[in-house]
Amino acid sequence: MPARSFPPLDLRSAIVVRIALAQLQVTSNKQQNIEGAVRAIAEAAKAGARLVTLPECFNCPYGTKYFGTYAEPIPGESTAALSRAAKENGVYVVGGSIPERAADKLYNTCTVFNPDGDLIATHRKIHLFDIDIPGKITFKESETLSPGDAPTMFKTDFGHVGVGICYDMRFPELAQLYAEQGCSLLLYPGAFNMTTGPAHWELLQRGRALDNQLFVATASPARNASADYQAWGHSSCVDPWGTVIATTDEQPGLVYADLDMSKVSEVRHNIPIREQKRHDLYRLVVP
Ligand SMILES: NC(=O)CCC(=O)C(=O)O
Repeated sequence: MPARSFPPLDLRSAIVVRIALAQLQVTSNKQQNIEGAVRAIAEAAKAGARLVTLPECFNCPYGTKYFGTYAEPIPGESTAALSRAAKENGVYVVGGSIPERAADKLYNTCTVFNPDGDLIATHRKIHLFDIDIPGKITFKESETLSPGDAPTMFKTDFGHVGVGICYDMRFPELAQLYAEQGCSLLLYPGAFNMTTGPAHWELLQRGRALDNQLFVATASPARNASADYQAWGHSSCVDPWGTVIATTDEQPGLVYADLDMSKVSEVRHNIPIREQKRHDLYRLVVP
């Protein structure tokens, strides 16, 4: 076999980026939820974060009966507040998600703002959370929501980032697509529950990170004892080696992770599965 040549590791390109995962206490008061998010963004920026991720449904209790009431167009009240917060604090804001109203449909939508406050990406949850585990949890987002129909990536000055929302994390092909398109970080605002959270939340993050040799981070709402839906919490970040480098419990708070972006090329160099794929036998086909 001819020797494979790999690009040399350029350690001078090592860049460490602090990100913050805002595990917010989401209540039924939309205004309070928005204010809480804006405060968290300012606090994280002060602590040196360059990107702040909010949880899924940061402005609204998570539940199909709430989506219609809390929904708003984009741009709207919630996303205007995120845009201002991004600009005032000079950070990227990945706005978790909100119920979005567009024409006669509702979507579960993540908006992304750059440090100038410009909207640079919009991701509508592609895979709706429809599951039925008898005696444990039955949930059907499709009762009120429509699915998005596009993967979403955005560029930062520290690399490309792929976005999914919660249940999207269960679909490895989406993560693989992002990796193939050059992403080194995947962000999944999410709200797992007390059945699937303990079983799968960390495992899925580590799986996506290891398979694709990139960083994966999640932001969940904090658990709210008085809510219908009990969120698992445990916002976390996993590095390209599969190690959990930051995590928390179910309480509200900011989780910080310092991402050494050179780890992506280091792990890909040391375990070169990307070059070793048998594309003569299988491949990801994008329609
Ligand atoms: N909000 C969601 O998509 C929840 C996904 C979830 O809990 C799962 O197990 O998957």
